[in-house]
Amino acid sequence: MSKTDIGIDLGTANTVITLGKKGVVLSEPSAIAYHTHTKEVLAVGKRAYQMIGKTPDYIEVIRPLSGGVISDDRMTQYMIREFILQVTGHRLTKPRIIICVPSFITDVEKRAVVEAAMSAGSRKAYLIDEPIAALIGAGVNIGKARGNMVVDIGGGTTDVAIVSMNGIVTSHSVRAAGNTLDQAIIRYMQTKYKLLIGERTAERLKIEMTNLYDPRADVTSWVKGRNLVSGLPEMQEISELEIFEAVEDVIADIIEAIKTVLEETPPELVGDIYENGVLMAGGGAMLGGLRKLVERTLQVKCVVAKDAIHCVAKGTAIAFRKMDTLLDGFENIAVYQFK
Ligand SMILES: Nc1ncnc2c1ncn2[C@@H]1O[C@H](COP(=O)(O)OP(=O)(O)OP(=O)(O)O)[C@@H](O)[C@H]1O
Repeated sequence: MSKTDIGIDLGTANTVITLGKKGVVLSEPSAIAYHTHTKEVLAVGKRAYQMIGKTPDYIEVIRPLSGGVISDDRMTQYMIREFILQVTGHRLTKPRIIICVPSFITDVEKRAVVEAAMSAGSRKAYLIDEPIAALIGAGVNIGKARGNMVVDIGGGTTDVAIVSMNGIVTSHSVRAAGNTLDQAIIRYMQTKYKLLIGERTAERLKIEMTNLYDPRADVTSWVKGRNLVSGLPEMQEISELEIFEAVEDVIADIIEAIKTVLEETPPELVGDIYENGVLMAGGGAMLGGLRKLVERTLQVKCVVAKDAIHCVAKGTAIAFRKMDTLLDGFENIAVYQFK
């Protein structure tokens, strides 16, 4: 592994970068702000994210990925280049890059990711399946003939997969994830209180107020928004129980996706999952009470990965070491190579 090797978890909500043996060196929202007339980029990452919902007409903030895949090639390339520049300090490092991609993306979408990496000056780009990266990032040995299950709840998608002998055996992906939860909270506030709240407020409520296991009516928080009838600013008190009501359908879709994968998995491997438990990764894994809810609903042990939001990126860094083993022909880890 070289000190210029770069691992990238290019996510719908966040981009996380690792550099050589240093580990995670950048973790920023996948967002970009640009001038709508001149198309000039004004801010990337955290600075762009802070502008969401607060810009004048001539500035737009976009998220260049949607549902785990690139929706705006040019802006994604720009964003990756900027982030790499931030971590390396200069452009001409010609690093090797591993980027992780959701297990369901098409070859065309893979190519778009690789082109984004190449445009950042990479000398070789490799892609690794996200579930594989999440498991190795959490320190799981996936080389054995043994079933390992991972549920990666990101911003755009929830990816559920069973991995054995370094490869994906069964997988399923749904759009029910962090952003859908935020949108569900926005809709709930509109319907119940005629209160319009912004995306960032909804995300804060989700992070601070979600309790999926034993939500209470007497645990509350105040929310600011605009009353849709009067058009005036308003404060509203909202309880854990109400947040639970707002998000329960989305959570049901996530649990259904886990169930689907368990149903489609060969029985020997399912047996391993009941013994090993399910690893939960991604920012959504930290949703209050989710782990206990999954355990109660599916009667299977669950573990939330340490540093769940960086787990996939850490896996890409570890994959550089595994890749050398791959080249020796000892392992068959699912890394695709592009020159
Ligand atoms: N403590 C928390 N509790 C609940 N949700 C959280 C928490 N912290 C972050 N999140 C949510 O996690 C999501 C981002 O997770 P992550 O960075 O793993 O996604 P991503 O990799 O960008 O997305 P994807 O994998 O879908 O492309 C956001 O929706 C964010 O609101």
